[in-house]
Amino acid sequence: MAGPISFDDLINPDLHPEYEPAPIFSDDTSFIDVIRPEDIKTSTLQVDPARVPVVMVDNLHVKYQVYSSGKAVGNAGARRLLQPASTRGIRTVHALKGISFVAYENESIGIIGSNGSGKSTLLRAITGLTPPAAGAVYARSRPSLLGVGAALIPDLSGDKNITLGGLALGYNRQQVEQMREEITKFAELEDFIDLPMRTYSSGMGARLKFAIAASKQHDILIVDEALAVGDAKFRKRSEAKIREIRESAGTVFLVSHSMNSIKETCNRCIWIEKGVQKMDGDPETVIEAYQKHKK
Ligand SMILES: Nc1ncnc2c1ncn2[C@@H]1O[C@H](COP(=O)(O)OP(=O)(O)OP(=O)(O)O)[C@@H](O)[C@H]1O
Repeated sequence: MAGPISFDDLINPDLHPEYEPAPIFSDDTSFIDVIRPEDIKTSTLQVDPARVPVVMVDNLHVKYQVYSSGKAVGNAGARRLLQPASTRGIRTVHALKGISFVAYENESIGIIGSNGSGKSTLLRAITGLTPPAAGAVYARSRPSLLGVGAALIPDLSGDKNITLGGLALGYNRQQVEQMREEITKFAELEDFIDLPMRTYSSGMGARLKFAIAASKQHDILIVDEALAVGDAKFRKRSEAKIREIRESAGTVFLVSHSMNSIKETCNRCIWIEKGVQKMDGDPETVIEAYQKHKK
């Protein structure tokens, strides 16, 4: 019967089901061709006909339901569920309240805002991990969340995790072999690659995750604070890598609390506050307004 779990058993694509946002149906730049005609009635999006849209976020609302106790809905006992909702203490957190924008090719968009303003929620919705309560997200291809963290296993060596991460990104074994050395070198882990990942410092682990994820040519890349990890030298190199991805026709979204990272990596910035879109424009202007607001 079932023997010990082998390395191959761990690589089961069914364990990582991926949801895809509604596709943009054509690369054509006209508005009619990129949004389904039935959506136009409710859409307020303005698409620049001279540019190629890659992601469109249309009046996006996201809500979470939590018990006042802090437990996620769904974990409670049946007795509690039999009580009417009003006495159960279920609270709805309206995390995003009508976010709309069109992201184009070659854009690198920084998302900024105070703690709890909805930045990670926006990225999760763009990736398809969190469904919209209202509105929609359209994307030209499946957005990839930088970070293959979920696919990696701390008890395995860095080397084996490169295989795991590479396969999770959709490479075959032969392609992983070709990339192995480069990933190890980029992560600066040549001397540690045979050790279990759990023995790595948090910076070393983060470098490995970044190196694996950045090895793939992404069309739409989503980075959540990845640049905040690692030391200054690695941060510089990861910023350069993000610029490289952007230049090769991809679109990058970056959430960061580091305004310097945003200024160095992004050519557009969206500021969200308490789930509301406050500003969308060039990073210098938006960051200045945000910093004024924080004072
Ligand atoms: N899984 C969840 N269940 C319930 N509420 C959630 C969940 N995730 C986020 N929230 C709530 O949604 C709001 C937005 O959270 P989010 O993590 O998107 O903010 P953020 O801007 O990324 O914050 P930070 O800068 O602190 O990382 C917050 O009020 C948060 O408490």
